Amino acid sequence: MQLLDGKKISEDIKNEIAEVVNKMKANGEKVPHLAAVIVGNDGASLTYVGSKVKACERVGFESTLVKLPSTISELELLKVIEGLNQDDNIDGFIVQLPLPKQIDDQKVLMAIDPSKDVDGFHPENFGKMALDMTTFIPATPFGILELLERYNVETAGKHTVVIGRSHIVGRPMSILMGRKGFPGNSTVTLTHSHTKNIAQITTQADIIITALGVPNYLKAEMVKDDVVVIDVGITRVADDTTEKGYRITGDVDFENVSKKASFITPVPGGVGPMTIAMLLKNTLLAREMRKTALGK
Ligand SMILES: Nc1nc(=O)c2c([nH]1)NC[C@@H]1CN(c3ccc(C(=O)N[C@@H](CCC(=O)O)C(=O)O)cc3)C=[N+]21
Repeated sequence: MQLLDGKKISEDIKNEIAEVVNKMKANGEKVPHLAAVIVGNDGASLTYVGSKVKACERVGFESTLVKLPSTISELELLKVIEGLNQDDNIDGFIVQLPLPKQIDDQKVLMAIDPSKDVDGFHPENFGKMALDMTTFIPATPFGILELLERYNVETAGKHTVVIGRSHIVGRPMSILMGRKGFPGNSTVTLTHSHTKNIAQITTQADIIITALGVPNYLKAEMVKDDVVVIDVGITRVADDTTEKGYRITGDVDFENVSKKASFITPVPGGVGPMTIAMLLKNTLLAREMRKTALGK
């Protein structure tokens, strides 16, 4: 069994990005600037956004955190987004999900200028992704592709089973694994809450990507020998024995599934850190595209 070490690979990627940024600085060029909008005080969301800001500092990007109260109206949030769209200093921004219930996610994502949509959630970018055009690939799926690529995991002709059809992970992942090229050329099955007899499908899988948020969902009996397992789940489980009072658990019964797997991602230290590294990569791409478009 080989661990797909997202922590290590994400560090490699951040070092590569930092090198590019150093060259930009040496040439007197503008460095990439990422903004993150967070609405409300959800603990996990604050942790992720905090990691994103820290990662920006680490690679030499500029970053701006826009903190808004959970009571904000949809119209006010749309105004903030318009401000970021118009701000020539900002190369890319994200609006952290989930949003409070008075706000329509789709309206918000549609309001983001596609050229600044480093999350890749705008329908224009999602469409480009599905049509193999150059665009921002959502950071979590992008991170999974990067892990498969850097560990040279064979995907062509393999049966990939994706569990979960979220717009952020499962749906794009199912498209990306079936695209031409590497990593891709896979035969994909997208499963979800209405799927019948899921174990019959997962035991046929060469590659399983779980994005459910249900701790210990994928058991050893549900996989075949030498399976490749990508665990996107991250659930906080209360644990008094830890300093923070909780620990992070994935969707996979790691202890038992890892005994059968050829490659497997740990949680934490797998897909999560890759997500952040790929957001930085998208922000670098956004800066390079803006430089071409604006001439500065
Ligand atoms: N617009 C938007 N874009 C996102 O990309 C987005 C989002 N909203 N909302 C929430 C999810 C979740 N997400 C994570 C990022 C990093 C870790 C991460 O680094 N996890 C660490 C553990 C972190 C911890 O201790 O909690 C690990 O797996 O090793 C996890 C989850 C991005 N998301």
